[in-house]
Amino acid sequence: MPEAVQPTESVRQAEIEREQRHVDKVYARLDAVREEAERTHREGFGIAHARTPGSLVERDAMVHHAAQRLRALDAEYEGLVFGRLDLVDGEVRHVGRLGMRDDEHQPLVIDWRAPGAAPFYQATAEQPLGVARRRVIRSDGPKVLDVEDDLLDLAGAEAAGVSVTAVGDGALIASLARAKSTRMRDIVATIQREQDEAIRAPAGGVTIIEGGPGTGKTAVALHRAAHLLYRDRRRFEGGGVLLVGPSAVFMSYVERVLPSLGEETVELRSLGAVMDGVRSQRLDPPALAGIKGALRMRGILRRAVREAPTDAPRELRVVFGGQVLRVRERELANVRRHVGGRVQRANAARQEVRRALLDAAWAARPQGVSWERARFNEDVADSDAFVDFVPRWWPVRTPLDVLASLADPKRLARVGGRDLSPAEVSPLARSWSTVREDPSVADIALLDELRTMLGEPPAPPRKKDPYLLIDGVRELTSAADREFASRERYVRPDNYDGYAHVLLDEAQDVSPMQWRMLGRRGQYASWTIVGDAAQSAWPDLAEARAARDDALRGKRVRRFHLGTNYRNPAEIFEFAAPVVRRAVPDADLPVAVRRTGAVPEHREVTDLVAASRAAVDELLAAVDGTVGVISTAARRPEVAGWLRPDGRLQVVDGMQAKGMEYDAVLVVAPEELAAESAAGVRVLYVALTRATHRLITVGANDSWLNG
Ligand SMILES: Nc1ncnc2c1ncn2[C@@H]1O[C@H](COP(=O)(O)OP(=O)(O)OP(=O)(O)O)[C@@H](O)[C@H]1O
Repeated sequence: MPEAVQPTESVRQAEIEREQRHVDKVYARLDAVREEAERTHREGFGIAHARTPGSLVERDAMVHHAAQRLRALDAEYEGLVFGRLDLVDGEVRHVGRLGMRDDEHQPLVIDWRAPGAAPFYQATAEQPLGVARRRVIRSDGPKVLDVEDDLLDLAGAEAAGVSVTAVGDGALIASLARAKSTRMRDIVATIQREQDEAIRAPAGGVTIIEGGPGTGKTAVALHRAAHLLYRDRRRFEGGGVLLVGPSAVFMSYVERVLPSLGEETVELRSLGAVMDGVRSQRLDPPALAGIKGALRMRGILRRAVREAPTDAPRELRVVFGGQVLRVRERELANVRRHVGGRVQRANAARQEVRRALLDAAWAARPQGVSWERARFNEDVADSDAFVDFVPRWWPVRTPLDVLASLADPKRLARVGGRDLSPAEVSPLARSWSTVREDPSVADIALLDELRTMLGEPPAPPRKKDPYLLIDGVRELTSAADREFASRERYVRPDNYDGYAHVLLDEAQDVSPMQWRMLGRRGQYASWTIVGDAAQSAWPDLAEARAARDDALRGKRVRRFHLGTNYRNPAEIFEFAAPVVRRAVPDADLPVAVRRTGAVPEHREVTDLVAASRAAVDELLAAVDGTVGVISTAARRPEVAGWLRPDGRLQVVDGMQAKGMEYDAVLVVAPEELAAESAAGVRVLYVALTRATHRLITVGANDSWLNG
């Protein structure tokens, strides 16, 4: 970077005041725009007095748009202007969370997603892209606190009359060093070039973003969603954007960092909530999750659908022409096999079933009778015995009915066939004995697979109309109702499969069966897929990759790589990296950019309880923000009992730690995490890379550290 002159304090103050004057103008304009939106909101309600159907529709549209505008303005209030570009031709651009113009339509601030803001993220000293100086403005609400400059083109700056006095020592490092809070940090002002390229990549096809821990993959994924909506709102809002990832992490980013991704534009779901009507956050133990996620489950489920329901009648008995006709168990099994082999969706097979049963009953007629077949069909099909038999023998089943039927180990062993070893049958059957009340995250993908095999059950009764009828006019009771009703237009059908974009975080942990569930929803979509194979908890990476390729159905793939770790200080990452390198020699290891001087410490102890308590006290005293305590899933409840989790102190297991970030981390018994499953070392690596400032590990030995 070109040499900049060190500023004096008065120069810094003068620059802050200069920015304050501009920021004041922007907030004054924001107030005026807000006022305008509020007026529209009020007037929208006024239109209702006319009480014609047309006026009600117009009112809803006005109320909806005004409310949306107000929400966007309120959401982006904090740090509205965060950057400034001085171009070599003398032009000045302020960059912010939304675009705003003054009364004369001159830009006061441009949206960070607009093409004009791209140089703010992409310009470097080697390629200044016409930028003399880039400035990051740090504020608290409308008050400017500080500015940080990068001088990118000294000669250009001199030519443009820009002061060559650069204030501060670089916005990124300043931002990372400041990070001490319970919140995810806001990166919009310090997005780096490699991240920006992934954020702004074209929308079509599949964009795969890979990078090691802390490289900003989640942050980039969310900013990419915001960018897509900005560039082509109509397409992405219309079709919808589905964002899948660990919901706790997403929620904290979205609520605090990217409020403009309101829930009405983007659907945020965790893997346990992708299917409508059921949801789960409970993870199975790794071995069980491994079986439930594997592709061999498909065959098992298909056979389970074809099995007779547990309480199906064993004989069909009908009367015709004074004769009792019996279709016995074995013939019924043949009918079931025959129909099961022909129909795609079991719940839609009633016609086929009726026909096949009539054929079987006809075949059971005594020899020598000369009945008319058409008459036989009509009479038997209308008989009480037949009408009663069909829905009991071939009932409409829900995915939960079928999965719960596999809680019977004998039935499971039968449908499992060669796809399940005898040792796998009983833990699986046991886990499904409570599936109706408490399905696991892995079960959700199985239920979704069953949903497609069974077909949708008959539609439930229509939703209650949110309007009330007042004087014959559909009316609402409160402003909140009105807003709710106007939002209803954006509600998509259950298990919607027409998303315009699917964005998937922590993709390395998606099982093959989960890829199938996601693939069904994204068949017409473009995709963004974010992950790091070295952090995968999935045992068979090759099968998962093949399932991913299947879900993407040959779409064109574009790849981006992020190589800088912004979360961990170098001391922490240097401690964690060798652990994973032994298990995954080609792990994608990023470079950590920050040093704090605090070296992580492993304590070999015999009294785990006392050592954990002491370490937690130390960490709580050392940092202002959150402390995460990470152990195996089996040990987590016990560890929570030793400590007193509260807002600042969280106790999680290795899988729950995915994507999370804490100021300080204590890993309890890392040797147990490493041994917990086939992918244990990779999960331990996740645990060791969650801290922004301090890391301590306590355990019985250091086998995991020294291989
Ligand atoms: N350009 C940036 N400027 C400032 N902070 C950044 C930047 N990029 C990332 N960060 C911060 O680094 C941390 C890690 O980011 P994020 O959680 O998105 O990484 P990740 O790659 O998803 O991590 P992991 O794979 O370990 O879960 C976050 O606190 C984020 O705000």
